[in-house]
Amino acid sequence: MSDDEVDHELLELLRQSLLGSTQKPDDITSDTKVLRHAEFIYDNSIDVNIDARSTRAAAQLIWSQMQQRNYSTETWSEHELHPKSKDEATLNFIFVMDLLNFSFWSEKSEDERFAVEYRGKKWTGYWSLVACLQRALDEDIPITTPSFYADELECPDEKLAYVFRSSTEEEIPLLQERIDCLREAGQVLEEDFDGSVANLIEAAGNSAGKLVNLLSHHFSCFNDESKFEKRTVRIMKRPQILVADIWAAFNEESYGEFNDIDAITMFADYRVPQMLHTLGCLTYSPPLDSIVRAHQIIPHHSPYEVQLRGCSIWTVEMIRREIIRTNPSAKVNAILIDFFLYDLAKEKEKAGEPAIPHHRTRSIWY
Ligand SMILES: Nc1nc2c(c(CN[C@H]3C=C[C@H](O)[C@@H]3O)cn2[C@@H]2O[C@H](COP(=O)(O)O)[C@@H](O)[C@H]2O)c(=O)[nH]1
Repeated sequence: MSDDEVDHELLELLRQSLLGSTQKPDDITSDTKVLRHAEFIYDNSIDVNIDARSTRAAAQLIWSQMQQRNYSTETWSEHELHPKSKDEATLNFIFVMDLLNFSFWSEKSEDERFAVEYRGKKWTGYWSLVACLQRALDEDIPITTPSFYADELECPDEKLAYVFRSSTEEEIPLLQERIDCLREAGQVLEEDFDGSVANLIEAAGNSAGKLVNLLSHHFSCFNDESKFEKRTVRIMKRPQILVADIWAAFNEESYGEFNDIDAITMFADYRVPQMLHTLGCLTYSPPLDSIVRAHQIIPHHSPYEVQLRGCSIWTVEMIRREIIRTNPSAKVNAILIDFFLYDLAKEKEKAGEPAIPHHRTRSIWY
């Protein structure tokens, strides 16, 4: 970290200690701090390492495949279950989707794990969430309307349990936590943004960074940060993927028009780190490697977990810089690299290709 960034951080700490965190909305800047916190985590990691040679090779592989597949924001809407209309309904859909976009992993078998049958297919993982939301709308349950999911009378917990019902014996992981997220988000939208997600987007003034900071400031269930080596480190996975999904779904226009979209980093989930390990970019210390391979739970906020998340963010930044270095005119950012790595991970999983297991942390943050 450069000296002036250390000064910046110290000034920030001094300001916060004097003013407290009584941040006012107009204090909310567009600086998310995520990337430099990821670099800090990488610089202080002992259990996760980035292999420079593999990262350079991965950059070339990723870039050539992204070009072959013509990977762009358009790819987002091509997914069967993603909403296609470029309107407020899609904006409201994406907000609820990324409010709940976490922790689908299961130790059950493929046949017994939580799954959703919809449009004649069985959906698991992230797609099971998207299927639940689409199914609810088909059943005339307005699950993407803030005033609805804020209202425990009109939308009791039982109705939400019905929306997220499973076609197997295993229910959706963290159902109660998902209900709590919906209640908080609905109430905050009602109180601070007149019940409208569009007003929240408007308040960000076309700044992706400011929208991330508005989400982490107003909604505790979006405030994804941890402590590492006695410092607060902001990871902000769901706020950032929310911004990215809006940007992609609207093809950089309308609600998706942001003047600083490249400030968004990789989204520190449990699937992309696994893919980065498969590509040889990430390597784990022997203790961490055996914990991951044994499917042992890694607690949220633990040093192991923070290193996995922070180093994944920094690795994708290294991949992005390498693509730009070798292809100066490349139209690429961390979002498109991340989206590509997630989809590639799912393709490889479906093809039954061997891979280290993803790490097991159960939380609402990813
Ligand atoms: N970093 C990153 N994490 C992502 C996604 C997505 C889906 N994004 C779609 C939109 C555009 C892309 O093209 C994708 O089609 C889900 N996740 C996270 O993964 C986990 C679910 O894993 P599994 O249980 O195996 O489905 C869970 O933490 C979920 O939050 C992504 O793109 N990037």
